[in-house]
Amino acid sequence: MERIMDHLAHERSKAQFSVEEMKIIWAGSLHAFQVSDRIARLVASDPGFRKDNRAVLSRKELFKSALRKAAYVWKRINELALSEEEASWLRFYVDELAYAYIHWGMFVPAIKGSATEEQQQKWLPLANNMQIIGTYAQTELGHGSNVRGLETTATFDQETDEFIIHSPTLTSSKWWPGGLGKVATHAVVYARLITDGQDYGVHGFLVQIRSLDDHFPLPGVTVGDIGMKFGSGAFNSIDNGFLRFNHVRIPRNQMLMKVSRVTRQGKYVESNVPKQLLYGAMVYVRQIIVADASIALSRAVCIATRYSAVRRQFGPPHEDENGKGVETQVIDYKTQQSRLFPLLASAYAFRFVGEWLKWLYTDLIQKLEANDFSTLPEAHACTAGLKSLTTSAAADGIKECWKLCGGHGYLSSSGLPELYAAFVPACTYEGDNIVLLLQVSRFLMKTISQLQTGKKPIGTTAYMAHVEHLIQCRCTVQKAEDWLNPSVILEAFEARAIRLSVACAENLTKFATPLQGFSELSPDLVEAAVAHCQLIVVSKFIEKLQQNIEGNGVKQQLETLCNIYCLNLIHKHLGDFLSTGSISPKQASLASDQLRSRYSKLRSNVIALVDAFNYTDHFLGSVLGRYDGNVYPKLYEEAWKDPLNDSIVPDGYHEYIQPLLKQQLQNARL
Ligand SMILES: CC/C=C\C/C=C\C/C=C\C/C=C\C=C\C(=O)SCCNC(=O)CCNC(=O)[C@H](O)C(C)(C)COP(=O)(O)OP(=O)(O)OC[C@H]1O[C@@H](n2cnc3c(N)ncnc32)[C@H](O)[C@@H]1OP(=O)(O)O
Ligand SMILES: Cc1cc2nc3c(=O)[nH]c(=O)nc-3n(C[C@H](O)[C@H](O)[C@H](O)COP(=O)(O)OP(=O)(O)OC[C@H]3O[C@@H](n4cnc5c(N)ncnc54)[C@H](O)[C@@H]3O)c2cc1C
Repeated sequence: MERIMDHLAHERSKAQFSVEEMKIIWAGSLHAFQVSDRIARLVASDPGFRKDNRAVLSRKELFKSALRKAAYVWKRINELALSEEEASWLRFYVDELAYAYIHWGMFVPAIKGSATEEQQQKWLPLANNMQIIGTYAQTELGHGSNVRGLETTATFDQETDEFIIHSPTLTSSKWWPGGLGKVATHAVVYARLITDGQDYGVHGFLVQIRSLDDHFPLPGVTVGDIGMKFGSGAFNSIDNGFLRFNHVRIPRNQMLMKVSRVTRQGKYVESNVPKQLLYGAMVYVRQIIVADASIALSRAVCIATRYSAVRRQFGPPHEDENGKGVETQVIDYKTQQSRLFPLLASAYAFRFVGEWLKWLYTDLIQKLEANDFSTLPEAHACTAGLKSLTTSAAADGIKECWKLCGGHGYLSSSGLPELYAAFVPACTYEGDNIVLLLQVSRFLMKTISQLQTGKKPIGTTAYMAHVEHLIQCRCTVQKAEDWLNPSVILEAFEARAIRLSVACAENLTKFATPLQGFSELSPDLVEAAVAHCQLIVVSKFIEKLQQNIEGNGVKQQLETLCNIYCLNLIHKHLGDFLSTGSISPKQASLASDQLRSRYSKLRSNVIALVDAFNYTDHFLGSVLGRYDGNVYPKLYEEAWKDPLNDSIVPDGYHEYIQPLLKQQLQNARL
């Protein structure tokens, strides 16, 4: 037991940088670090937030436990008079999916984004005080991705000054909204607006669905839970629901009217803001999900890294720091490093791009408030593309981390199966990842076509202004060290991205219609979008390194992580880089040499780099990822806690095992 604890202490002593300073870089600022650290400890020390029994709870118990915790969170927020920032950290560290995620994450933002000032004044205080609980009811049984295809109708009745909300078909049933099945009292419902016999497409409406007195569904409302989802624990603590309307009436002023409105006379009036603002809540949440991806991936990486330093298999016996013969730590296998270290680098890369995306979103909101809509298309493309890129990589990365932990990774007590099950739907919700990449490629094709008209590309597409240079340039790498030059890396990624996009744009002209071309070339368009999004992540990591980074050795570690992130992408997408001529086969081989050397450089720092995430054992929820590395005794202890071990002879022995054994005995006697 002692020896395992020694392993991590020894690992920590090898770090070549200040972990405390890195914690601040990871958190984003000293203030963010201090607040999140304080709230993380508060949650970890409160038995009311215990979560280690989640995997063995039945669906009903799990759901009730999530309700209890959500109510307790609200109680603590009020008792401690927490600020909005502290409250959101508290919800985050409690780490239990419940209706509150959708209420705060989507219902409230949808009202803020799509309701008029007057409507906000009426509804936000109720929502902010949790006097009403809301959900975001967009997706239907028949349509999720194709929002324009939604079927629920909201027909204006001029006589009564009301909208009639109706589900005309089975496929128009709302399906999936979180918190809807059993909890929400209200919903922002997306429905086709019909007035004067004309269909004006999908708009948002605020609809009460349950009584505030007895919680029964209101007349005309049919609502329930859609059933168990993948994995134990995970998303089963939340009531994703279905919802059907049978001519439910709501007052006209419950249409969210910032983007357009219907007058008392039933006239449809558009405002001066773009209709895409109706989708504003999705832009907001996608930006949050990018930050979420770095957190989910970093949790898994923290577990796999600590465990890989504790776990020993094979190898010529080494002498440990006490002079005793020991086997090889699995983290010292080059294959383990080549699977794990790029994930560690990705966690940092996603953290920084998430930070930048948050800035982009804040900037967008300020511009929108000043009636400047010019950056909306780019913000949509960036949030959609980065949501797709980071969630796909994080979901794959979590799965890889579980395999990196061998058999023990498959145990619930490793924390990895539940983390995977809880995170993998992020590849689907808030937009299927492929559908979102196709949005990015549409934006890229538009940007390329505008180059010919002399329009200067801005922001993340600014590199496209140098199209002629990037199409012709040759990578200058001659030796492995040249790959450490950020401008060399950047140019290789820019060349690959623009060459893939330009090839798509040229190929599109060969089809009879753009629609046909888009459909036929969609796999290529997706690759071009991925290349563009990876370039954004790479460039934001490089920009981060150009900032004033304080702390002993911190910048050097980040440089190594950035090198690993970029060189590993080159290695994984070599086909793209070679086929576009962005680098040569010889340069590819030098990139691999440099990547190997970066792994060796990082090795002694990896435990400290995951410590810098500052995750408590409570939040990690993993026996394998414990801070003290005391894995084996705790695994044994956890095994004893399984309900099957409550009795020595299992339930069912007398009915099913004993008769069998006895029968065999009789047969043998015969
Ligand atoms: C609560 C969360 C907090 C933290 C997360 C933590 C835990 C998570 C817990 C639970 C999960 C939470 C909630 C999940 C919620 C949901 O899933 S809600 C449902 C989300 N649904 C989608 O994302 C649907 C995806 N589909 C679409 O976005 C669109 O319909 C489409 C694919 C864009 C449609 O394409 P279409 O070709 O039909 O385009 P149009 O509708 O005609 O659009 C025209 C132009 O508008 C541009 N556009 C599209 N979307 C946006 C946008 N959001 N913002 C700005 N602009 C947009 C589009 O590009 C077109 O532009 P053009 O090319 O210039 O014409
Ligand atoms: C856990 C979870 C929580 C959710 N919470 C909510 C919520 O709170 N509120 C809400 O309204 N919704 C919610 N959703 C629904 C979610 O937003 C949708 O499931 C998502 O947008 C994907 O839509 P879909 O299910 O229609 O997938 P589909 O579009 O049917 O996707 C099926 C397949 O078709 C492919 N595909 C679809 N269109 C195209 C295309 N044009 N080109 C190429 N390929 C295509 C996709 O890539 C995918 O492989 C949730 C979903 C999940 C899983």
